[in-house]
Amino acid sequence: MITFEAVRKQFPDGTVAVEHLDLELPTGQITVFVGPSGCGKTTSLRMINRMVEPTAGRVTIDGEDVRGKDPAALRRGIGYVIQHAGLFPHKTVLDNVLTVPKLVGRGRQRQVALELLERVGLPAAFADRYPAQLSGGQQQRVGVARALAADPPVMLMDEPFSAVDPVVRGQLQEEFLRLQGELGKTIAVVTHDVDEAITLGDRIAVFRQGGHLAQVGSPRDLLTKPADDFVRTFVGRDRGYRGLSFEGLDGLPVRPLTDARAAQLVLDGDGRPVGVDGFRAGDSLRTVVDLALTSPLGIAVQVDDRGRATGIVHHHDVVDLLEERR
Ligand SMILES: Nc1ncnc2c1ncn2[C@@H]1O[C@H](COP(=O)(O)OP(=O)(O)OP(=O)(O)O)[C@@H](O)[C@H]1O
Repeated sequence: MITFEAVRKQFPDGTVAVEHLDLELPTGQITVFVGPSGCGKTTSLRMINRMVEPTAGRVTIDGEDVRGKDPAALRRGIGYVIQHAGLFPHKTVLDNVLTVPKLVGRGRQRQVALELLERVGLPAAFADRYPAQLSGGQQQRVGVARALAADPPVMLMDEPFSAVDPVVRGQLQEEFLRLQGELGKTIAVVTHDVDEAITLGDRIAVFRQGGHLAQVGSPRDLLTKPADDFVRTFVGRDRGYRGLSFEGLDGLPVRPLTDARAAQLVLDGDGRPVGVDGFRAGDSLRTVVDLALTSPLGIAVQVDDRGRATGIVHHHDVVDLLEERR
């Protein structure tokens, strides 16, 4: 667990970047720092690995004040990923990744680095290229591989996926979450993008101007119970719709396949719907809303684990359920 206890940071020019920050980053989870530009997210992140020192208060990792640790030793246990990846331009991809294992004197270095590249989705053929020969998304992958190279328990990521287009960003986020599912590291991510915060965060800390923490909670908390107008506005007007991602399907009437509206539904020989995606019992209400409202038939199709149609939901039943829950 990483904790900020009454942390304040005032720079020598008088700027107060962070004001009385109390925050816990649970072990093995992703905590996202989100907020408008200049509200102290990066400064807070950098106080974890002592790139910035607090003016007051303390930052601890597993109960130990980071100021009691040698900065170089501290940083070996903390991976750091920044926007644009921050790769060494004159080193190959492999050497970029190897920079860190060399620091910790790890054996089998080349093999480890190649495995890491593969883990982040880069084939070995990329190992001998230079950063300029990679796309932005590929560079970010190398940055993540480098940060993981020393197998640090803690990762700090500052706008890690901002420099790439939305499609690539979505892929990187998805792959990153899959990787985290295997690795279970304690991760702090800075972003100004609410969607990214909701996608990545187990916990989200919303910062406001002046380095104040406006709210901390799960994505669901922020969407359904914003603490004040600032959070409500920042999280956005479509938060009600986004919040449906966290709502289940209790009370949704599923009608049998004999229903008149199912007449136009085409099923293959195994009973799977053709040309439309189905939803499963454990899916979110948002999935069903999306399917029902975009379907030309005005229905969402429920399927079982093998993808076979088991029932349908009318779009007006979905809308009625939304009304009921308001
Ligand atoms: N070394 C410094 N000296 C003086 N002021 C600084 C310094 N570093 C940051 N600041 C100021 O502290 C405030 C917080 O900066 P910080 O970079 O932490 O914000 P941020 O929320 O990460 O913003 P962004 O999303 O734009 O990166 C800003 O007003 C910034 O100008």
